[in-house]
Amino acid sequence: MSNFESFKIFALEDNAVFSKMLHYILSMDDEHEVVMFKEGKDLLNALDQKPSVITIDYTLPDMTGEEVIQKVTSRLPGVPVIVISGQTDVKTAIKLFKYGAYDYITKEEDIRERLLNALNKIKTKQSLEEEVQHLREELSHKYEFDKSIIGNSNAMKKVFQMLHKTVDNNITVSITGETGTGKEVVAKAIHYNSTRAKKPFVAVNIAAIPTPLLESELFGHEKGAFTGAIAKRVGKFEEANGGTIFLDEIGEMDISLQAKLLRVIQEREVVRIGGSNVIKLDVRIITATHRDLSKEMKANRFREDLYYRLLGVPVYLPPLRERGNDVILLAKHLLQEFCNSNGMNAISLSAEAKQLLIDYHYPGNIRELKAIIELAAVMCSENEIKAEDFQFSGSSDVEAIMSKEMTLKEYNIEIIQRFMKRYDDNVANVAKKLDIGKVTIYRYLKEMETNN
Ligand SMILES: Nc1ncnc2c1ncn2[C@@H]1O[C@H](COP(=O)(O)OP(=O)(O)OP(=O)(O)O)[C@@H](O)[C@H]1O
Repeated sequence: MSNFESFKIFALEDNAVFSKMLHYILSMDDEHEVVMFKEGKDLLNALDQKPSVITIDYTLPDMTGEEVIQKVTSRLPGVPVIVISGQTDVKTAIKLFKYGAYDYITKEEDIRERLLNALNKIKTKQSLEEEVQHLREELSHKYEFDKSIIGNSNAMKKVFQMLHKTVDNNITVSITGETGTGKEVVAKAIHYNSTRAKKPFVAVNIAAIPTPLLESELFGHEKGAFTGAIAKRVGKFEEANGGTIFLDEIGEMDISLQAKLLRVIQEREVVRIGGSNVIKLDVRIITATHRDLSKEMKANRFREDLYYRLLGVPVYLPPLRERGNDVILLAKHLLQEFCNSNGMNAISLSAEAKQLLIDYHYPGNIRELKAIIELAAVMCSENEIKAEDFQFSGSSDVEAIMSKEMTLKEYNIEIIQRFMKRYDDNVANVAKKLDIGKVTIYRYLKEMETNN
């Protein structure tokens, strides 16, 4: 049962008449379970019953209001204490707030209204906190590695091995892979499986933000820092403090901003544009790019010092065409998700449909597979997707290979390489599909090795 369903109020009041009135006010709401106490020690002895809120009288026979507040807040931190007092002296109120009181209400005519108001605010805050907690738990389950990242191929097993190395520490992670291979999914999974899971995950797509705005987006600015800065802005690094920042498409960052980013990472602090306050940062950085950053570095488009700072644990996400039978696992998963979210009956895939999915080469990777599956789910009849329900926008795998000009031997090597990846390095399967002997495959593989 949540706190909100049984809202237990402990009220400490030694005056018999006032105690009766207080009990009446607090019990006006059926949701409230009210327990009255005459002495401070009785209330302290009952704290293990976990009240949702405590009201105390400032002047008590056996101890002072300060003493009770201190003892309650040290044993039950987070449980709000409302002080009800005959004194209207501001100094007393300030002192009690310092000791941890949540609110201070004087025994005046409008006490009923003020007390119920304070309780309502506490209930709203507590139910919001519960909701946030619940959503966070849901998110962390949603992003459990094997639930969010579907895949069982050898290529993906290597990815999972790397991911498990990133969760118990704060090391920077650099994710590479073609578009649509799941870089953002992986970044979120790392965050929600790490000790930072309860703190923010902030994603910034560098390619989507015009260069002149990017600096203020990342580091923030003070009001009046430049023309158009009409209000203070908290930057993404500050927003992510305590959690993780995901810098997507890092390879698109302008070289001049790269220097500023390097400084922020090295100093672990940020100063908003136009400001002087130094803000300490405790942020884990995950980057992603579809580019080969080492090549960008050699071409002087990416700073060498920043490259090495950001490298951390490199995670390479293989393209979908190299994930073997994962295509079918993913297709079934995406199909089920689509049917569930649209209230449709379960849909299956015919044998020919599965073969077509395996044969296609997915230039747009999983994002493209998702679009293909969703369209087929709408087009199909009798709850089964058949080959003719698919619409592939790119050319076939064979056409893609044939578009290059190579020698026959090079074609053979390319074909064998592709089939090995597609069938998860299973030589027997590849031999069967290509209708050649296993020895021929081993011979080509050996040749590839010596050429590399
Ligand atoms: N292994 C996976 N299991 C399940 N769904 C996945 C997986 N990988 C990617 N997806 C899904 O594929 C889509 C594309 O993934 P995502 O946006 O993470 O790719 P990306 O590599 O970041 O793409 P881009 O480079 O274009 O930003 C999303 O809908 C995501 O949920």
